[in-house]
Amino acid sequence: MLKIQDLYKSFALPDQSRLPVLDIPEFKIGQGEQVVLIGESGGGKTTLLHCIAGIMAPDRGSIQVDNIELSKLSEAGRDRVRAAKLGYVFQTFNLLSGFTALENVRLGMTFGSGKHDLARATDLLQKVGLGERLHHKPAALSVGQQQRVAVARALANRPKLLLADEPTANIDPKNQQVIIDLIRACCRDEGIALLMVTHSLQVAEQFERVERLESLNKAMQTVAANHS
Ligand SMILES: Nc1ncnc2c1ncn2[C@@H]1O[C@H](COP(=O)(O)OP(=O)(O)OP(=O)(O)O)[C@@H](O)[C@H]1O
Repeated sequence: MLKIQDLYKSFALPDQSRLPVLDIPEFKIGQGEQVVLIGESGGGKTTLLHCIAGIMAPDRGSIQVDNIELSKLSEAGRDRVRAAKLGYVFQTFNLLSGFTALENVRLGMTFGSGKHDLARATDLLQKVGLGERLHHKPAALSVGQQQRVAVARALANRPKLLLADEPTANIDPKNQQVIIDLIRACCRDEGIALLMVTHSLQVAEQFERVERLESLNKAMQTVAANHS
C-alpha cells in the first residue's frame, strides 16, 4: 500500500545551511495494516506524513502510494492522488466553520454531489455517533464531536491509507479512547491502512506495530551521534 525508499528531506536554515529531517532507507505499510508512529518532538513525524500525503515534496527518494510513484507527478497530480487515495485527520480538525457536519463530510468526497454520496456521508456520521448532529455547524459541536466529523470526512472518499497526526492531542482524556477506537474500527471495517502519530504510550501500546521514527531515520541517528 505504502512503499518508501531512500527518502530524504531537509529544510533551509537562515544561515543557508540545511537541516536534515528525514533520511529513511525503507518504510512500508501493507494493505489494511495499522501502524503507530512515535518519536521525539521535532523529530520529523509531521514532515513524513506531509511527504506521504504529497503536501510537501522530499529532496529525493521514492514514495509509492497504491503503486503510484509520487515523485513522478506534478503538484496537481499529487493533489489528485491525495484526494483519491488518502485521508488525513489533523490535530486541529480543520473543519470549515460555515458548513454543517454533513456538508463537511461531503466536501471530503472527490466527486461529491449525488444521492449516493449523501447516503455515505450520513452513514459515516451515524457510524461515528453523530446521526443526530448532521446539520450542526462545528461551533455547535463539542471538541470530541468535531474530531469525529473530521474522522468521517477523512474516510468519506474510501481512501486506501488514513494518515492521522496526533488525532487526540486536543481531546479530553475521556474522549481520546473513543476517537482512537473509532478510527481503528472504521479502518478495519473498510480495509483501510492506518498510519497514526501519537505521543501517548497508552495509545501506542494498543497497536501491534509500533515504529519509532528515530529507528527508521538515519537523519535522527546522525543528529544524536553528533550530540553524544
Ligand atoms: N517549513 C519548515 N521550514 C523549516 N523547518 C521546518 C519546517 N517544517 C518543519 N521544520 C523543522 O523540521 C523538524 C521536524 O518537524 P516536524 O513538525 O515534522 O516534527 P514532529 O516530529 O512532527 O514534531 P512534534 O511531535 O512536536 O509535532 C523540526 O525541527 C521543525 O522545526
